[in-house]
Amino acid sequence: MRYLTAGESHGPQLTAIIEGMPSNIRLTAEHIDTELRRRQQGYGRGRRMEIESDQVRIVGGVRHGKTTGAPIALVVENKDWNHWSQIMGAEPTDEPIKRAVTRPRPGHADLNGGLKYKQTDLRNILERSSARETTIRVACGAAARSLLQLFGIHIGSQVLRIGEVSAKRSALSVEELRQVTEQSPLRTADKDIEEAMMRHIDEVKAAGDSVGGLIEVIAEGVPVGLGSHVQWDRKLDGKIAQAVMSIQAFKGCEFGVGFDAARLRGSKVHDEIMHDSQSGFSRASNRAGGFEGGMTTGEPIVVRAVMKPIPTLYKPISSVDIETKQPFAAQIERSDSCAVPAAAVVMENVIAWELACAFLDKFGGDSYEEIERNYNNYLEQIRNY
Ligand SMILES: Cc1cc2nc3c(=O)[nH]c(=O)nc-3n(C[C@H](O)[C@H](O)[C@H](O)COP(=O)(O)O)c2cc1C
Ligand SMILES: C=C(O[C@@H]1CC(C(=O)O)=C[C@@H](OP(=O)(O)O)[C@H]1O)C(=O)O
Repeated sequence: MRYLTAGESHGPQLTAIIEGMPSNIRLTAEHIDTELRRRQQGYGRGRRMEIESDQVRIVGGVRHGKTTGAPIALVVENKDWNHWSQIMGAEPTDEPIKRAVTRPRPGHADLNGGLKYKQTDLRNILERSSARETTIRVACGAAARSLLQLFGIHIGSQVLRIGEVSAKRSALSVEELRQVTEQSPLRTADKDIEEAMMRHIDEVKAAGDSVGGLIEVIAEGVPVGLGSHVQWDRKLDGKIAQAVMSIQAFKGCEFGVGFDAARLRGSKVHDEIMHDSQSGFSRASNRAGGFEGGMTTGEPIVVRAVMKPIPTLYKPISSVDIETKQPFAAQIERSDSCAVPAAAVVMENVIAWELACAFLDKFGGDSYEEIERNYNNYLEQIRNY
């Protein structure tokens, strides 16, 4: 399966085409909209989220709530377009560009993109580097989730840190985790720390600054053997890391004990193997976070990732105007002050996409029924191993 997206942050719409989704998978706009709504929530978001109320239009590949096997086309409209249609119009105009953006923000794609694409209006860079694009990626991830759910694969997340405030890691199941975190404005399962996290965001915002955090995503019900050890680009942990690192502002990711593996001894890092005639092979622990040799172990996948603080600051750090070449220090822009809870939903959905692709690589078929047969045969093979 693959997908491509197009569309600018303040353009008319975001668009995606998904190729390779099998037929007979139940897929509705309502299901996708649930994920879009989750992505829009969270404490610390800016005024843009008051303007948008994201809803998908499925304009290809689905009939009467089921996929047909044809490419799936998805559209999410930007409500903010109403305020930007003159500035962002696609048709040529003789009027000079009004309000060209010439002040690159440190930490955003503005300067590198302007230099690389030879753009003197940095809007031509920021419109596409903006995390508005994660809306349509979440829509694609939600479609992938429709497939995963049919095979009992479920994904949840929790926010473990906002700046200086860290939460206790909860060991709840994905279903329980989801119930608890959906009630939390920070998507944390640690109720004791929620208030402190919100206060921290308020303080940082009042100081004209921004803040990042740490997110954990868990996927349960993943069978053993997705991905492969035989070729570098078939290792599924590597593919998930790439997908996670492609989310705007994500700066690192780890599986299981992750970076702690650098200081721990082998006996505290590896997971002992057990066998039982009823349930077959299993592990005494899941320190590997669900991966060995680029393949799933059958244990839950546990991925954590770091989101850096938002680059657009109300009290900015120094930069240089690309037109005047003069330093400047004041740029007031509408912006999020913290988007970690929203990014947790993005992370869930980009991981869902990678899991669905790996699932189809292993059990591939053109229809749900064909995949189900392949999957059940494989489970039989594992039981008899
Ligand atoms: C959900 C989400 C919302 C974001 N909101 C903003 C924002 O309001 N202002 C901003 O400057 N950056 C925001 N970012 C981060 C930038 O898009 C990102 O830092 C930028 O594209 C540069 O990419 P890089 O940080 O990966 O290098 C957001 C990121 C995510 C995931
Ligand atoms: C629009 C979204 O996030 C945007 C991501 C973003 C950025 O620079 O990444 C900048 C802000 O956009 P604006 O400048 O229009 O306020 C955020 O609101 C969204 O998540 O849907």
